[in-house]
Amino acid sequence: MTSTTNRAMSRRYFPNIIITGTPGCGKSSHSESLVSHLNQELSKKGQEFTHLNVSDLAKERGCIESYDERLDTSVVDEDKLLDSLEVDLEKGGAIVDWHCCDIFPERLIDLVVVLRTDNSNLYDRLKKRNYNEAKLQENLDCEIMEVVLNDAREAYIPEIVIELNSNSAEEMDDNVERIGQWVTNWIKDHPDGVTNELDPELAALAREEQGDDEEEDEDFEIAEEGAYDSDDDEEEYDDDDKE
Ligand SMILES: Nc1ncnc2c1ncn2[C@@H]1O[C@H](COP(=O)(O)OP(=O)(O)OP(=O)(O)O)[C@@H](O)[C@H]1O
Repeated sequence: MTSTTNRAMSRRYFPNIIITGTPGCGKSSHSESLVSHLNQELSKKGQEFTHLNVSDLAKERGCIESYDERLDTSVVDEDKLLDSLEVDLEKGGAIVDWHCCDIFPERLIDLVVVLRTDNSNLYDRLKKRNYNEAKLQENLDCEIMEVVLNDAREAYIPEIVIELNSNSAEEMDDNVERIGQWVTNWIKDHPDGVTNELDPELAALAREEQGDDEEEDEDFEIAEEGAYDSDDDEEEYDDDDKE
């Protein structure tokens, strides 16, 4: 069987969920609690939900490309990271924990949860981590400007992006319960799983667009040739210019 055939048959039977938000909003706490809740409730046929802490995985898998001294943070090679994480996402049941959400292909993501925290709470949490002033301010600004929420809304269809408050332990418990219920419904609604491939209609559309682009390129070449032939016009212009 060719690898193309394998890919064409690739399906996931558990959904992939991104838990995102400004650093300190509670992504790791939510992800750990959610994975343990889901695995107690739903673990079956040897498949489990897995917490993918992307910052840790980027280091473990050699995907750090540089270091930002001012913000005291590592800069990730996103292409390399994505290549590595695609394998995990194709299995399904990934709870992806990262402050960036827009690098993952839509075809592999079923739900994006953006956690939101009031600035006074966030300030206290980040202060406890001894963040330097630049890093602290950058993160607080990011939360006020809703940077992560806007990135999520730009990258994914609105139906799969939800915003949840993460200010207290009670809110976290409610969120985990709510996401757990969503997962149960998703599994019921998708008894045959979902494809990891691009939707066939979208794939056909993409192929059509690619064909159009190639035709346009040809037209463009022809037009360019035409332009190249019209030396006279150029000279006329030059002459006019001189006058
Ligand atoms: N809903 C919440 N209520 C109260 N405390 C919380 C809540 N969520 C997180 N915390 C606390 O805030 C701190 C930061 O949480 P956590 O590490 O989960 O955030 P994070 O978003 O994963 O951060 P980072 O992006 O830096 O990894 C922890 O001390 C955690 O216990």
